[in-house]
Order: sequence, then C-alpha cells, then structure tokens
Amino acid sequence: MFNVSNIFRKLKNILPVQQLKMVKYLKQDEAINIDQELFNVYKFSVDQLMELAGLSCATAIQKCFPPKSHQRVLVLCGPGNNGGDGLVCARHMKLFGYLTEVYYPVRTDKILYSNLVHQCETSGVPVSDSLVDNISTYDLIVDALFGFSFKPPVRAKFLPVMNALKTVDKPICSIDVPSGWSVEGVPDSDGINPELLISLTAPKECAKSFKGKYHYLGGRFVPKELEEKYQLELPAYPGAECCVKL
Ligand SMILES: NC(=O)C1=CN([C@@H]2O[C@H](COP(=O)(O)OP(=O)(O)OC[C@H]3O[C@@H](n4cnc5c(N)ncnc54)[C@H](O)[C@@H]3O)[C@@H](O)[C@H]2O)[C@@H](O)CC1
Ligand SMILES: [K+]
Repeated sequence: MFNVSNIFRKLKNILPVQQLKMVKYLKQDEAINIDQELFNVYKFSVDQLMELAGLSCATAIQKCFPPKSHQRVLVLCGPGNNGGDGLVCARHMKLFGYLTEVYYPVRTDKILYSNLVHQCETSGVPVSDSLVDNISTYDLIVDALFGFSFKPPVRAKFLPVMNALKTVDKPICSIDVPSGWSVEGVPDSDGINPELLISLTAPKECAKSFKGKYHYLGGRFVPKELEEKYQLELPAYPGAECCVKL
C-alpha cells in the first residue's frame, strides 16, 4: 500500500540522511503531547530539557550571528517555558562572548525561574522588567516571548514589546515559534519576521511560513521511540552538535 512514511524509511537506507529533510511539522496539540510524554513517560525534568533547549538556541545563534566586539544582545523572555529557554540562552550567549541583557516583565514564583534569573545576574547578564533602551539600540534581538502554548491575540501587557519587535530594524532570532504567530496556520501580514528560527524538538506548523535566512532545529533530547511514535522524521544531527540546519 502507498505509505509516505514507509517510502521515506526505505530511502533513508539508500541516501545519506542529510539529503532527506522531510521533517514533520507539529500541530499545537502534538507539541503539547510530546512535551508531556517527555516529562511523564520518559521522566525528564523541565530543568534538563530547558538547559538543552536554551543551549541549542545559543549555539544556533552563534553559528548565524557570530559575536563581534561590543555587540549588544537583548533577550525578550515571556512568562512560560519559552521565556525559560530565553533565560538559559542568554546565560550561554554571555559565555560565548556577547554583551547580553534580558527583558523579563512577568515572572513566576517557581524556584526554577528564580534560579535562572539568579544565574543570569551572577553571570553578568542584567535582567530587567522594563525596556531599558529602545530595542533598536541593540545589535541582535532574541525572541523568547511565546512558544507552542501561545493563543492569539497577544494580551495588553505584551503589546508594547510586540509592537517594538514588529518595527525593529535589527535581526530577530525566534525561539521555537515567532512570537505572535499562531502555532498552526499562516501568520498575520503584520507579524514579526525573524531572520533565524530555532525550532525545538520538531518544527511547528507555522514554520512552513518562515521566510527568514536561517532555520535550525534544536533540543536534541528526543528518544528514538518517541520520535517514531509521532513519526517526527528528524534530520540527523551532525556529530555531537546540539542543533542542525534545516
Ligand atoms: N518538550 C519541548 O518541546 C520543550 C519545550 N520547551 C519550551 O517550552 C515552550 C512551551 O512552553 P509553555 O507551554 O510554558 O508555553 P509558552 O512559553 O509557549 O507560553 C505560555 C505562557 O504564555 C502566556 N500566553 C499564552 N497566550 C498568550 C497571549 N495571547 N498573550 C499573552 N500571554 C500569553 C500563558 O499565560 C503562559 O504564561 C516551547 O515553545 C519551548 O520553547 C523547552 O523548555 C524544553 C522542552
Ligand atoms: K518565541
């Protein structure tokens, strides 16, 4: 019987995997279910996955926008785990040599988050709940506002930063989902336009509309059994790399 997955599996045996980038794009509920399985079935902790996700984002950014002297980076962190990835990414970017600052306007009481903020601040990454400068004064913006749990429209609290993102003339690197885009479907015509998108675990459906220069996959923590259950068809990560260009 005609079955795309079977054909793909057979081709994988003939061609180098790098030539077959037919990765699956996830709907919102699939992304949420995979997330839950990683925690409940595979017993990963949020801290573990967030550290790997944030490191893979910092690594992809380093590949696309290598640090230059005095290069200022602003990491915009939202209220959920996408924002947590941003806090981790900011700390690794500082270690990679960027002058990194964090905007984190809505904080949670969870110890995981207060530790991530503490780690940033004690690593020389200032964390502020207000926008200290016009975001155009930074050289690079990392968008970690909303990920796969975002439900449009954007709430009032985040409208000023979203409007600033829409008009900024510096490159935007979006973590997992370009913030403000619906996770499934086509983005609004006035949505943000990141130059780099780092999809985590697997790209979400909205990534089909991504027109920026670089699309990377990060979050190299998916067990083979889980990959096969959801037919993710992930590309091979080269060697020990934590991200791969799509
Ligand atoms: N298994 C995975 O796939 C992993 C996912 N991680 C990250 O976790 C993210 C998902 O995290 P969460 O489920 O916490 O959700 P998000 O971080 O996507 O967003 C949820 C937060 O945004 C708020 N929010 C939702 N819609 C809003 C709107 N319209 N206006 C304003 N605020 C809104 C919610 O109240 C909630 O506080 C992923 O996108 C990814 O970045 C990683 O941390 C680790 C592993
Ligand atoms: K984002």
